[in-house]
Amino acid sequence: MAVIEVANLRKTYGQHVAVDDVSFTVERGEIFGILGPNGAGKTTTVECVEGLRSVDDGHISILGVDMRRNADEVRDRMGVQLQQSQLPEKMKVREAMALFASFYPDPVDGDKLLEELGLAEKRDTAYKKLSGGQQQRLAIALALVGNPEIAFLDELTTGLDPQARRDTWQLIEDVRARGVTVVLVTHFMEEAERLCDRLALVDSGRVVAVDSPAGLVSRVDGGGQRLRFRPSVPFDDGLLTALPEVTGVTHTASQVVVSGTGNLLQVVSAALAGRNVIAMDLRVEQTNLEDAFVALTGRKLGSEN
Ligand SMILES: Nc1ncnc2c1ncn2[C@@H]1O[C@H](COP(=O)(O)OP(=O)(O)OP(=O)(O)O)[C@@H](O)[C@H]1O
Repeated sequence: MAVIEVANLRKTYGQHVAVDDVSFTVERGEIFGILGPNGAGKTTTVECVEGLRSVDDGHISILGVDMRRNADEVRDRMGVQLQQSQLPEKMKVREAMALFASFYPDPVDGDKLLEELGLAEKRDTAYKKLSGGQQQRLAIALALVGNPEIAFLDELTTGLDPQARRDTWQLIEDVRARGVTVVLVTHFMEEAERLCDRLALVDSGRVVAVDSPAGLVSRVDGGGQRLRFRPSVPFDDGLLTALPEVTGVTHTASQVVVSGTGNLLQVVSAALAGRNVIAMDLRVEQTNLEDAFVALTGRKLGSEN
């Protein structure tokens, strides 16, 4: 069952079209990602969906409620992550939790939640004294303290070190395990690939595709692998393109890149060996979301628009 339905959403800032005809649905219990480069319109999209921004056009419903008319009817059932700088620096963790709990009719036990998020010992610590990872965990706690059915998490792991990022991913999976639907905004391909059941790829205010990570990857060359190597001697591409497993052969300055599926490594190695070509510095790469994004938009996920 869809808990969020967005149809033909449009949002402009003056002359600038930040979100242009965006449509997607989010099913109950899934982690739904909104993935795109900086400035793609991800935050604007979720803030419109959350009812925090006015909308120029389109339809948004959450849990069956028309957000452009009756947003107040569902606010209690949504948890929205506060942007980092929005908490007063001197506010203590337990004070922030009590404040946020007071907004909701049926909050969860805040102390228990802090314990689950590994923040119990920080109850009396001021916000500004928390580490980046602890601030992010508090942001998750505040988004969940109201016992929401849907949690919106925006760029939750930006600025965290790799270990803190992985810990946060585990927390998000735990949130979903409680039955909460999660909408996750991110520009990290790896994060989306690891966490999301389905995701919308967003570029320049438009949704370019909505699918599971595997579904998006399979759109690129059948979702196969790539071999990258330096040949010891030149060879004719026909040697490899004749193989049924090979879908493409390209050359960079010193490297050959072979795309394909199935037992690519074995068949290519055998074909090269048959002509006494040694594949030096051989690397096997799996097609990933970055490749899907490049294939769909013609540019890299990491680049600014
Ligand atoms: N309040 C605003 N006034 C004017 N323009 C804005 C405003 N907020 C965002 N924009 C512009 O709208 C576009 C989309 O911004 P948005 O923050 O939604 O993108 P994003 O994908 O979330 O990017 P980021 O990952 O950098 O936050 C950008 O070009 C941005 O500069």
